[in-house]
Amino acid sequence: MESTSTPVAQLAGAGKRFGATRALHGLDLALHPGQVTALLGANGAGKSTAVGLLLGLLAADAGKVRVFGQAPGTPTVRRRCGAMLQSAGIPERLRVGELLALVRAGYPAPRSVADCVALAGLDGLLARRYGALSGGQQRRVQFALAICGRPRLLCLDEPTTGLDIDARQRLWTAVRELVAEGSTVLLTTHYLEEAEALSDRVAVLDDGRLIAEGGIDEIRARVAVRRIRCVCPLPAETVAQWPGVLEVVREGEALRILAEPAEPLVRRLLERDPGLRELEIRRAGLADAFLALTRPALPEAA
Ligand SMILES: Nc1ncnc2c1ncn2[C@@H]1O[C@H](COP(=O)(O)OP(=O)(O)OP(=O)(O)O)[C@@H](O)[C@H]1O
Repeated sequence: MESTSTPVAQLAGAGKRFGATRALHGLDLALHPGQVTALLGANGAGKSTAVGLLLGLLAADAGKVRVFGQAPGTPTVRRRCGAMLQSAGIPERLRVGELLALVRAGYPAPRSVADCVALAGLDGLLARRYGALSGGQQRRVQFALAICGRPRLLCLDEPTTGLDIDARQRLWTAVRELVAEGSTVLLTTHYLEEAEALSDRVAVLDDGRLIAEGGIDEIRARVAVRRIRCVCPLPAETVAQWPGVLEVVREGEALRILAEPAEPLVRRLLERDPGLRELEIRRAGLADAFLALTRPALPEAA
């Protein structure tokens, strides 16, 4: 979904250095109202730095950062933002109910405690001390604190790391509800199925640079990686040596191959094995596309 609306938040040519490390190089990124944008990238690619700039926790040393048309991090802007960060810095001695009360008090029209409990899955946890909770329970509390102020902009930095399957699904449902209410979400994640399930747009960072940005289908379409399956007796080790082949797995009679692009490989397979059967070629998923975008260039396929 391309958006022509005024962005809720925008990084324009944003740069950030930490000493000799250039964490971000001239990043352009716009978050549009009511959309979920997934910011993807390997460890150290610059995702949390981008989130830090948007929240005003870090100052850009090049370019411009605007949130609701203003400088980030001012009290007015903060009252419209919620965030779940990797390092939470939450006082461990406080009880969950006390934490919620404190954070809700900072917002003009906070969500009810009952709503927060339901959305974040905090049943039975309000009277517990934060420091005594399990890692997954603490993540759920962090999510509740991020959403309790009905933020118009919600930044979720790897929100489901450490959550069990049930809690992850619940968080996805909650994010969808918030978006339906009109929130704009920036999500960083290493789980590409999460980006696929939740986001409208994807931005891929590599070493501090934006290397791809667009709707999920656009990103998938941008890479020529294909998943190929066929019944064929050729040894997987032989096929693995061919140009353009990224991965080969034998499954009984079948070979499962990841290749970019597919056509030269299929021609070669048919030349070597005219009896090849049950040929299937599927387009890449987001995970395949992400790997193709971020890996070093391959030799040209023959
Ligand atoms: N406070 C800091 N001091 C020094 N270097 C930093 C600091 N914060 C980030 N960096 C460096 O900036 C680069 C980008 O880091 P960032 O945390 O933004 O990456 P990331 O994409 O969020 O990674 P991850 O997936 O591991 O969370 C890395 O090289 C990191 O080491």
